[in-house]
Formats: sequence, C-alpha cells, structure tokens
Amino acid sequence: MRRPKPKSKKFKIQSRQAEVEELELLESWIESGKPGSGSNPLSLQPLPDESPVGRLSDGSFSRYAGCKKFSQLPLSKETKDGLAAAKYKNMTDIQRASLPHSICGRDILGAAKTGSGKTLAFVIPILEKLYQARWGPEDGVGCIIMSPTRELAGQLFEVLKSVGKYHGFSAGLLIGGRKDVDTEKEHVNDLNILVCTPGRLLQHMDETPNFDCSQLQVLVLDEADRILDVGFKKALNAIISQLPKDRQTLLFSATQTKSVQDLARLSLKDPEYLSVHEEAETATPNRLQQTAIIVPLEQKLDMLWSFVKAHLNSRILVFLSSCKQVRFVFETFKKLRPGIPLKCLHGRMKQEKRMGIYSQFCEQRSVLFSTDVASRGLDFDKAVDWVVQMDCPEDVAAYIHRVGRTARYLSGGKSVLFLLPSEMKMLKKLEEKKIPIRFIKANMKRLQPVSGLLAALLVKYPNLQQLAQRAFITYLKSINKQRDKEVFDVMKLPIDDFSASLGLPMTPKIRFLKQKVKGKASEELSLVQESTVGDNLNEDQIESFDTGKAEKDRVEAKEDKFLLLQEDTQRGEKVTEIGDAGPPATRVLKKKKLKINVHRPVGTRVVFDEDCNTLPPLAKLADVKRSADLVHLDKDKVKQRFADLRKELKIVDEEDKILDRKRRKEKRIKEKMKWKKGREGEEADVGSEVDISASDTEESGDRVNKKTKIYLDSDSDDGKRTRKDKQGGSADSISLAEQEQLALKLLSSMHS
Ligand SMILES: Nc1ncnc2c1ncn2[C@@H]1O[C@H](COP(=O)(O)OP(=O)(O)OP(=O)(O)O)[C@@H](O)[C@H]1O
Repeated sequence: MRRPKPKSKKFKIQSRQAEVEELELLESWIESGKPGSGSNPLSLQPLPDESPVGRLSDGSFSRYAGCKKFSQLPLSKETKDGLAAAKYKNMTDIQRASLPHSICGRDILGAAKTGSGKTLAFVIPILEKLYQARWGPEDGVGCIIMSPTRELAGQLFEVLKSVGKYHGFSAGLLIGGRKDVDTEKEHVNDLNILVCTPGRLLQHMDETPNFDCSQLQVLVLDEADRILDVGFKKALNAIISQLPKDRQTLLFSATQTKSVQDLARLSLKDPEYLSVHEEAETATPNRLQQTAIIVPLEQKLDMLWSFVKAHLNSRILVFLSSCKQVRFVFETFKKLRPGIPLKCLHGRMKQEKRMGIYSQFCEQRSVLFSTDVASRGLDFDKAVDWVVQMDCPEDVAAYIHRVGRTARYLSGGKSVLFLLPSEMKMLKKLEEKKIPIRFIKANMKRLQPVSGLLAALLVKYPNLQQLAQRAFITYLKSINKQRDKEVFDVMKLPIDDFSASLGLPMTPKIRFLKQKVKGKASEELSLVQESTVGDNLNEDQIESFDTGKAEKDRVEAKEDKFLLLQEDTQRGEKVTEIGDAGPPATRVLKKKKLKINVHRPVGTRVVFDEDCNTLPPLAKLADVKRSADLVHLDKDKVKQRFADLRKELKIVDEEDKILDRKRRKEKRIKEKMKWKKGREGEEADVGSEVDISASDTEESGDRVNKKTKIYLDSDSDDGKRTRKDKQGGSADSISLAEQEQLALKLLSSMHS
C-alpha cells in the first residue's frame, strides 16, 4: 500500500544545500546512534527499515557500510521484497561499498570489475530515492538511467522491472530503432523512470511536446566513461543542459573516468569515488582465464575456423572490428557449416533483429560474431564460455569490457586474444594494467585452412566477393584510424596475403597505402591520417579492384574515379568526394589521397578518331572531370554532378552516332555509284551476261547479293534520301521498281 503523499511538493524537491545538510544530519545520526533534531523532514522520518545493523549496534557508519546482506540495509520493504524475489541476498563488493552512500543521496563514481553487480548498485538507490520522496504517477520523470547501447538499456530495464516490481512506479524503455516513437511521445511524461539511450532521450527532449525533466531526482550513467566519450559528447551535453542541477548523479563503469572535465560537465558535487577493486591484483574477474596468441593476419580466419570447429559445444562470442567484418565472417562461415549455430550482431541491423539475436544467443549454444556493440554491460543469461577477440581491441578498456562478457559474478570463463606480430605491444599494455594474460603459441599443425574454400565460395556467390572486399577495406581502415600507433601500424600488414586469405582473387587497392609505400608527399599523408582519425569515411571511396593491369595513365585514373563514384551513387551510398570546379580547401584536397583508381571494366566503349586512332576513353569529359576534381561535397551536389556528366555522355554518344551514320551513307553512295556504272556496262553488252556469270560465278553471286543488300539497306536506313532522289528525278538515279527488276534479272541469270 502506498504511503500518503505529502501536501507540499517542496518536501521532495529539496535544494542541493538542504540535501547536503540532511545527509550530514543523517550521518551524524547514524554515527551517534540517535535521531537528529534537525528540522529537515526527511531526517525526522524514521528510515523505512528497522534493521538493527543500520541503527542499533555501535551505530558507526563503517559498520553500516560493512553490511553483507541486502536485508541489513535500511531499504524499503518493496525493494527488499523485489530483491528477495529475484533471489538477491548477499551484496557484492560494489553494492556494499556504494549503497550506504547512494541511498543517502550522494553522487557516486563507482568502479568495479565486469560482472560484479554494478546494476543493482544504482537500481536500488533510485527506487529508494523515489520511494522516500513518495513519487507518484503525476510527478513525472524522477529518474533517468542512460546506457550507451540499446541492448544494455533493455537489460537494465529488465533488472529494474524485476527488483522494482513491488513499487508502484512507472518505467519506460526509450531506445532508438523502435518504430513506436509516437506512442512513446504520448506516454513519456507519465513515466517515473526512464531507461534510455542518449539519442532517444534527446529525441524526446527535442520533439515531444511538454516533455519535462525539471523534477529529475537521480541521473544514472551506466558505462559512464563510454557515455562521456566523444561519440556521445554532443548528445550528452544537450541532455545535461536540460536537466536540473539539483539532482543525485550516479556513474558506474568497470573502467571509470576520473576526468575532472567530465565530472564538471555533469555538475557532480563531492562525488564518492568508490573503486572497489583498485587494490586487487587483477583488473579482470578472478575466474577468467585469459590467453593471447600470435596469429598472422592471413591466418586469422583459419585460426577462427579451427577454433570454432574445436569448440562445437561451447557458447562463443567473437569480437571483430567492424560491421562488414562481422557480416563477411558470418556469411561465409554459415555457408561452410561448421556444425554449430552461427549468429551475428552489429549496429546496422534492425532493432527487433538485434534484440532477437541477443535473446537467442542467451538461450542457445552458438557462436555470435559481433562488433563492440556487445562489448559493454551485457550479461548473457547463460554463461558465455569463450570470448574470442579476433581483432585487437582499440585499448585496454575495450579489452576489459570485451572479456567481461564471460566470467560474470561467480561463474568462470575463458578468453583468447588474436594478436598480429605487429600488435605485440598490446600485450605489454595489458600487463601494465594488471591483466593476467597468458601468452601461448598456436599449434599450427591443427590449423584448418579455410582460405581455399572461401575463394571457391566467392566465385560461386558474387555478393560474398563484395562483402570480402568491404571487409578487407574496413579492416585496413580501422587499423589506420586507431589512435594508438604503437600498437597499430597498417604499413606492417601483409596486405596481399590478407586479401588472399579472404578468398579474394586480387588485392583491392587502397591509394593511401600505395602512397605510404612510395613515401611520397609525406607531409600530405600525415594530414590525410589526421583527417581520417575518428572520421567515418565512406570505405567505398577508397576501394577499387585491381584487374591486374599495371599500366594506367592519368586519364584512365580520372575515368576510373568517375566510374567508382558513379557506382557509389547508384548504390545510394554516401559519397563525400568529387565536386564542382573551384579551388578546394587545402585539408579537403588531402583527402584526394585516399581515393584509389578503378581499372576500366571489361566492355568499356573504345572511341576512335577520324583517322581510326583510339581516343582515351571519355576524353571529351576530361575537362569536365578535371573541373570536378575532388572537393568535399554533399550527396545532392554529387548526384547533380553525375546527372551533368551523364548528359555529357549522352551528347558524346549522339555525336558518335551521327558521325557513324554519315560515314555509312557516304560508303553506300560510293558503292551505289559503282554498281550503277557496272549495270550500265551490262546493259550495253547483253551477250556478256552469261559470260560474266560463267567466268566468275561465285564472285558475281557475291556481288549481286552485296548489291541487293546495299539496296535494301539504303532503302531502310535512308529512305528519305531515296525518296528525295526519286522525287528529284535525277538523271543518274533509277526507280525502285527498276532496281528490283534488275536484281531479279541478275539472280535468274545466275540460277540459269
Ligand atoms: N548481489 C548479487 N547476488 C547475486 N547475483 C548478483 C548480485 N548482484 C549482481 N548479480 C548478478 O551478477 C551478474 C552481473 O551483474 P551486473 O550485470 O550488474 O554486472 P556489472 O558489474 O554491471 O557488469 P559490467 O561491468 O559488465 O556491466 C548478473 O547476472 C546479476 O544478476
């Protein structure tokens, strides 16, 4: 039953100052073991629970913090019942350390190993806060829990529902990719607790009429360092600017931020930094067995395949660096049928599918290929046996979160990290951060090569070839983009072998690599690198397929670029280069270096000049294209540019046709004239008719056929001219009937 609500709203919306005073009173009360005499209503309220440990022992705060069971904490009966129903009895380290502070309303910076129960460490205090404030449906949004990914938000929502089921609060899950945003808009103001991703929350703040967070009591950032990262910076700043500053803020992560700037952004006030495993020997769960293995780039797929085949009874989570990598490995392995269900998860999938895959993987023993979308926070219901990092994580924090998907809470788990010989420095970095990782050598004898099979698959399924090319490009791009240049060096990669290992018949070319190799324009190159770090370039811009022809001239290069860009727009993909005439900005011009050339595809039309010399393809467009040279443009402009270029092409085609027709006409006229002269000769000497045919039957037959054909051609192709000639009644011309008669005569003479 709900307790009666206080009449004045002032009661629950206290100023920060009042809250601090209240906490001081509460603390002094706990310390002295006597209720404070302050006038703050909350301090006079008996705590909801009469737990002897919280109040009646020696009353010390540390003893209060030393409680081991939830039942010992001064929590509401509803929360306790919820915890008991979900079978949570004993607190984990982070819960024991943080709850005594957080339920008193303090800001918390909580850090603890993965799988150590940080979720409850913030779910409990928000329930308690709203409970203490007697929050009701009409009070609107009282708490916001933010998560960097949709899947994690969904998982947090489930925990909240299970632990908070005896409370009367309303809660909603607001995540991107869901179509029912309009329904959400109708109800969002009635919700007390929002579990959301930053993007969706901001969308509601921007679009939902009367969306109101002004009464917010608690803000929680799960995976706080990730949400405070550059990727969410704009969204988060916009959100924070719309939230009241007088609130409690709880930040949790296994790799917590201590950046003063971050804390200032969130207006944290005297936060409690609680890093429960800081002194621990390892930064990762104790039950996690971690190994690293050197795998040359060209053997990674062989190694992964061999690993999967050797662990058919395990639940395996494989991390790759990009969506395209994930898709390629998933699609090809699926066709090769390893003998275990395969699944994939990445950010470009539809939300329902993502959620479906997530729950299927929880239920079924399978292999899940995933990007880092699954690297943080996810608590797969049934333990993941293996975490395989096929591609090296970008830093130690990413490593910790990835391996943290296994060995959660009390369960064990194993992980393996594939390292390229050039990435060995990562091992040192991991060890420096107290990650106990065992370096092992792969047993190459047991390796099952798969590249040959992939090559065959790529021939059979052209779409796989495209996927392979894209996977190739994105991988190299991802390495090139990495900030840690000590570990990641794209120049050290065996590019051709890597391409072959994906089953590609030839190595797609990447201009930026080529230039690096040549060592030309090193200054420009550094600018390219600068501009590509953290920049989501369209990978199709820099990919091409090497047809094996080595020689390319400048014109071809330009044409190729044109063709490539045309392909891109036809596919409707993002094109960020090419543009109008005019001097491009220096920095943008450097991006030109990322472009690569596509060889002219087979079947490209060859144009001849009047002397029958071949013209460079699209020479007429050279000027146009020159002017279109590489400035950063938006998609519409690029489309417009292509429309113009296509028009130009049409004009060129028309001109060619006219020229061709003219030549053919002239030829026909010449032959006709010749034929007429011959006929005159025949008419003059009728007796020679038989002689001619007898002396050179074949030739004459040919000639007749030819003549007949020419006649028919000329009639059909150039009917107008024939009619005109007929009308003109030229002395040289003969009528159609005459010509037919003549042809028949010649034919009958041949037969006879
Ligand atoms: N007090 C507890 N008693 C029993 N199980 C618990 C307790 N607290 C949490 N757990 C369980 O431990 C697992 C991990 O919890 P949780 O997801 O909160 O970890 P986490 O620290 O947030 O991990 P990550 O850093 O990966 O986000 C969950 O399955 C959860 O149900």
